[in-house]
Formats: sequence, structure tokens, C-alpha cells
Amino acid sequence: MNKKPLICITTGEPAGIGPEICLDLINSPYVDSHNLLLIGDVHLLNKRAKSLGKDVDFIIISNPDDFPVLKYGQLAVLHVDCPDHNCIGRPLAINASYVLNTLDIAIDLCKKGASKVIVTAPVNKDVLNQGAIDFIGHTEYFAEKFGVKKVVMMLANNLLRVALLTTHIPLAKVPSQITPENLDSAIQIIHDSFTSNFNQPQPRIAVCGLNPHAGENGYLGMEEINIINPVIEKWQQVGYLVSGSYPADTIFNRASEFDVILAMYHDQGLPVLKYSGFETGVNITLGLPIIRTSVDHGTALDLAGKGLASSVSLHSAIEIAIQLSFTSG
Ligand SMILES: N[C@H](C(=O)O)[C@H](O)COP(=O)(O)O
Repeated sequence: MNKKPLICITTGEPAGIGPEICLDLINSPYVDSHNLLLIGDVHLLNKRAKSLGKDVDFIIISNPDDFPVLKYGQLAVLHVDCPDHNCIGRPLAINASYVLNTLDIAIDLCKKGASKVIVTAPVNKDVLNQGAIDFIGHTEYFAEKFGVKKVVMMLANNLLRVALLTTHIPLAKVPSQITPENLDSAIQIIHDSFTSNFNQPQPRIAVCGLNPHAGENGYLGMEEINIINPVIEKWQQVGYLVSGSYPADTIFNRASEFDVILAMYHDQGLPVLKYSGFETGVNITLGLPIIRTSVDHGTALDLAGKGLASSVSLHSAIEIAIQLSFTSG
């Protein structure tokens, strides 16, 4: 038994690469300083390890208060039953509740105070919707479960930090969500998170326009003039280092001048980030009462079970989560 901080790691969609990238955590530099707890099916993890020739000794944990000191090669698992293990590369609706259970267990551990950090492996949103509930994304799921009205998805790699005003919605619905209230709270959440978790008391936030050329003075769209610029000016008067709105096609070239660039929608910001450094990218949910990070990639069904998947993003997600948990106290 030991009192190291508990890091909950959900192992993700069993058909994808989530379980196998988790096996690489035997080599995590944080195994000695933290209790890394995989939440998933131990038999599935064991089979995946054996089929990939990885020597992992799984220690089942039923109560995280009784977390033992692990030796090299051991990984701690809180076992959750997965109904059908015969699923590599083929997500099954029958396993959807299992995937959600792993998230709910991590959430419960945080709500009980046993942990304040959740790191997630990728899930398959389509199959979760077929088999369980309306699932838009972890970001929205955690917001709902922790009773938070608004959170901000931010992805970061070694070069860039990109936050999103809107997340998993159809492109046609984006303009209706560019509202003063939504933008106001996104800027507030980003500012507060950088102040409290990133040790950055005056974060420099660049805000993208919605339209080409940030609307070109109204000729290419009015959202900048009517909504985005007035909100930026309001926060500037408060003393925040918020600027814009900037044309999204060029502002990323100036990333080094800012701490974070706020994009208006998913595919305005994330392609730039993922192109500039996919492997080390980490997805961070700002505005939750806990630290939540994730890999920046999906389930990669075509790679699953082949031993070809990279665990670099998972290692980065754990590293950033631990850094953030230190600074948040
Ligand atoms: N939008 C994320 C990305 O492209 O990396 C991804 O879908 C994960 O989102 P959640 O963490 O909300 O599941």
C-alpha cells in the first residue's frame, strides 16, 4: 500500500489500439512516483499483451486505497468486464456499455476524492451511440458528469496550443454557437485554466475569426464585427491579453507570439495542430474540476493488434496531466 497520487487511465475502445498502447506504460517514467491505474478488462489486456509478445504482469486492484508498490513489468488494473473480446479492428455495439463503464468508474473515483486525474485512450463514438447512449465526445461527457455547463477542448503539442470554441457539432451549426455568451465563457475558462494550472498569470490568447480573412471588414461575413471583436474588446478592457480576431489561415504562423490560439470550430484549429506534430499531441479539457487529458489520435482500427501503434501521445498525455495536477495543487 502507498500514498502516491492516483492517475486513472481508461483503456478505450477494445477493438482499437487503446489497450495495446496502455501496455507500454510499464516503461512510463511515472510508475515510481504515481499510481498508474488502468481501468479496463484485465483478460483482454492480458490476451493483447500475449499476442504482441509483451511481458506484462497485471496486478488486479479492487480498492485503489490498497495500491501496492509495483515492480518493473507490472501494471495495475481495475478490472471491468468486456463482453466480447473477439473484436480486434471491429468495434462491437455489445461492448459499448463496457467502454462507458470504464469512464464512469474513473469519474466515480475522482468524485470520491481518490484521484483528481483522468487520462483517456480513444473510444469509437459511432459504436458508443449504436450500443449505449448519445455520446458526442469525452469532453462533453465529462462536462455533463461533473455538472459543468461549459468546458473548452484544447490540444497541445511541442509547437502549438489550440483551443476550440465549438467542438463536436456539424459545421452548419457552428455560426449559431458563435455567441457573446459562449465566447465570453471560453475566454474566461482559458484565462482561468492558464492562471491556475499552467502557471501563466497573463496568458496571451489569439482569437480566430470565423470567416475567410476574418470577415474582411464585413464583406465576407459579419460574425467578427457583430460578435467576436466586441467580446475581445471587452476582455481587453478588463486587462486580459486577448487579441484578434485574426484570419485563421495565417495566425498559426505567429503561434510563438501567443500562449494559445482559440479557433472557432474543430476543423479550423485541429488540422494545423495535428499536421504540425501528431505524435506528441495531447487533448486537454479545460474547465473541469479535475485534470483530464487524452491522446490526440483515434482508435486506429487498421493498426490494432499488430504492435504498430505508437504510445508517444499517451505518454505525453500522462506527463501533461501530472504537470497540471502539480500546478493545480
Ligand atoms: N476532437 C478530438 C480530436 O480530434 O482529437 C477527439 O475527437 C477526442 O475528443 P474527446 O476527447 O472529446 O473524446
